[in-house]
Amino acid sequence: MTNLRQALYSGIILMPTVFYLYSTSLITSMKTNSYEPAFFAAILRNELAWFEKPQNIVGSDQLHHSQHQSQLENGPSCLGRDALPLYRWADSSQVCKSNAAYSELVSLASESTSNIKTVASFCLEDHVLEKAKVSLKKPLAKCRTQSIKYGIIQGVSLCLWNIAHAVALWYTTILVKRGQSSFENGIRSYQIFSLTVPSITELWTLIPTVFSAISILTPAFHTLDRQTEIEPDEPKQPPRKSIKGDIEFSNVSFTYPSRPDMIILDNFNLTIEAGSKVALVGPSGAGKSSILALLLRFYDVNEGALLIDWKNVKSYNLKVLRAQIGLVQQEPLLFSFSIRENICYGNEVGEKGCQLSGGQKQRIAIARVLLKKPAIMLLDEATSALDAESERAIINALESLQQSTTNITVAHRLSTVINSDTIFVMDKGKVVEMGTHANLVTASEGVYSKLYTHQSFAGN
Ligand SMILES: Nc1ncnc2c1ncn2[C@@H]1O[C@H](COP(=O)(O)OP(=O)(O)OP(=O)(O)O)[C@@H](O)[C@H]1O
Repeated sequence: MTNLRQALYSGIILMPTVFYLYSTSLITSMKTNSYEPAFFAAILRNELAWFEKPQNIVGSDQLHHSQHQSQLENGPSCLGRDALPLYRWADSSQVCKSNAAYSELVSLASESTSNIKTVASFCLEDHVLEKAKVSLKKPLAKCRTQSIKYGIIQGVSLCLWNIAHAVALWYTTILVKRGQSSFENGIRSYQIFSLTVPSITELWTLIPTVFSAISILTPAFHTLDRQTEIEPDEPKQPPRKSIKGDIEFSNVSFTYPSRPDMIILDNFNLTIEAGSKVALVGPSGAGKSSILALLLRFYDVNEGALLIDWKNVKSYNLKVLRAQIGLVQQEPLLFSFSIRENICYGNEVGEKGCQLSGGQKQRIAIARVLLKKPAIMLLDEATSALDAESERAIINALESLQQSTTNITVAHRLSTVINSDTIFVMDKGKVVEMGTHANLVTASEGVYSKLYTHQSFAGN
């Protein structure tokens, strides 16, 4: 009879304890779920508010004001920093949601913060928030139900846990009274029970966190484990070996790995002599920038060969090759340091420079590449943000400074390229015309001459 009673008491103590442990872990994961949508909404609303209510900038704190002002003026680049929690949230949201609503929210949030100037200029703040609200509806409703459910569970479990305490203490006193246990042992057992269970509970609550961490880290490890097909340090080569700058595309076919069905270059041939100044012109999507990407070996050709100094690019050590190629793009990325520091950074790239105009950034980017003294200079719409006079001055300077450099200029504005030794006119991944400006404009039915006439007409 005593054994039966002991078993009954043990059950009364153990069952609420197990229930307490179980409900605590459920409540922890529920809390993570319900905070995230609300957190997301708050951040998104905050990001959009900067643009919606510039009059909110108050106070005499100069630094504070200038930060706000710079954010208002420069949008995405500055917001890149301030929107960080949003992206962190986006990462952590991978944890527990296979839910489509979450991925919809993440892309909406990323797009609207990185394109915040566009959102603001079209007065789309309310529209974005409305979209976010609609996407949030499902997860929020789910969380609300969960909150109520787990609130009840938590209340019951805490109540039972306290009952278990009371029963354990009461039963201890009975055992001591009956002489079935000494006072010391009774207190010891009760202490062990009341101290170890909360400790186990603490550990238990870590389990959802551990699972979250695993879910976050798994895709990160997948990314880290990806193997590049282009090995940057192979083959080993003395780092200072310089190249002359002869270039040949021989029967090259190329598709981007992400769009293997779309042929960008098909049996493409092009020869550029070392030290010559050539230009690639033609309609959008003709493949001009893709050619520059292949020269820098951002991608490898699918068929044919790309030769530099009559050697396949694949035979060069990638770092050595890239060290001798200078690239200036249409929208250069700079650091938010001084102009001097930006230029001295040589071949490094940052994300700031947001206090400068597009033309100023381009000039710094050109100076930065010139310091590199490249054997091949790639200018991809590099002077598009400059006025005609500054552009001419820079092109003249480039031509006089870089006598021995192979220059490849991609430009839509034909005035940029009229002095080129050879102009290659591209269309749909092929060279359709080539020659000097003087030759090409005389072919009245030619693509180049039509483009030139159109631009001259538009300029008048
Ligand atoms: N990373 C990429 N992944 C998939 N397709 C791409 C990628 N970059 C460009 N393309 C596609 O390749 C084609 C050629 O693009 P490319 O940028 O080389 O043309 P472009 O002549 O330089 O055009 P633009 O003058 O407008 O800059 C386009 O149809 C474009 O959509």
